[in-house]
Amino acid sequence: MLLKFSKMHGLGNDFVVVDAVSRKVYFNKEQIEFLGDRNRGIGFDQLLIVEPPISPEMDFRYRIYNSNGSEVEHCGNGARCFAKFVIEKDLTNKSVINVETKRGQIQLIVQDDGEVTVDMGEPSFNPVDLPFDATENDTALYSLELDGYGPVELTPVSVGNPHAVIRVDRLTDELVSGVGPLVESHSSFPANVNVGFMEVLNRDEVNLRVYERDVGETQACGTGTCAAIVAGIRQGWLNSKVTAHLLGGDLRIEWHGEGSPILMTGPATKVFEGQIYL
Ligand SMILES: N[C@H](CCC[C@H](N)C(=O)O)C(=O)O
Repeated sequence: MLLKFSKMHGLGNDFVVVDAVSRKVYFNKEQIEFLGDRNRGIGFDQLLIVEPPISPEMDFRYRIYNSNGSEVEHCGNGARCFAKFVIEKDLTNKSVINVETKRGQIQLIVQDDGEVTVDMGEPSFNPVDLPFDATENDTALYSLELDGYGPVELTPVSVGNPHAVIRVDRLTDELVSGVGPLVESHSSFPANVNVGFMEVLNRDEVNLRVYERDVGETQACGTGTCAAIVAGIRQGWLNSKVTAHLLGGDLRIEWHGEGSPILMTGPATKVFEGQIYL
């Protein structure tokens, strides 16, 4: 099969995007791993598949796979690239696009300046929703015992996909590459977890690095940024509109507390069109 695709990124978090509206496609785990292989395939953090919606009032369905072939619930940077893709491919002429994902419904708003705002839905701090096997009940900060590091305090947040947010005084490579994988695959997270390291600069700005589930550290993580900011707002560390500085650039997050959706705004970039035989 000759597969046509777009190679895109959101602040360096990179994707292969496939149109499964014009022509139905299905990939098995081995094919996804091959496509995601940066030496033998194309290479990506996630594969995004654009499909027709199941419910008629939605515009599209959007499926997301990590480079190890596992399907995941949500991808924030991917959602912005999705919006640019469906417009560029003339799959829609709307600038407000309603999309079904594995976690539920999201809304994409393409701004006049080309940036995309995503209504990411509401977060959940209930450990059951990640899932996270919490030892304490209903506390904002949980302590996890890590071999070689001792207890690490974290906030579990679900943005549809699971996140563990760790506030740090200073971001270092050793912290991200040392603690990241230990938390990502910790037995307290039965479905594993994305791990965000947040350095609060002031009430309106943070530095953030994310060690993503199944992928490792990425240049940026949209859902990870949403998780970190809402955790910081809930802890009283941050205001309701925050700029997050990631390795790949800045994302703007807005959240007005429990019961309200998270709004994420940032860029989406198309790098090239390609085709590959599968
Ligand atoms: N690695 C994540 C999925 C991709 C999230 C990230 N790329 C984003 O922009 O939100 C997970 O396993 O839940």
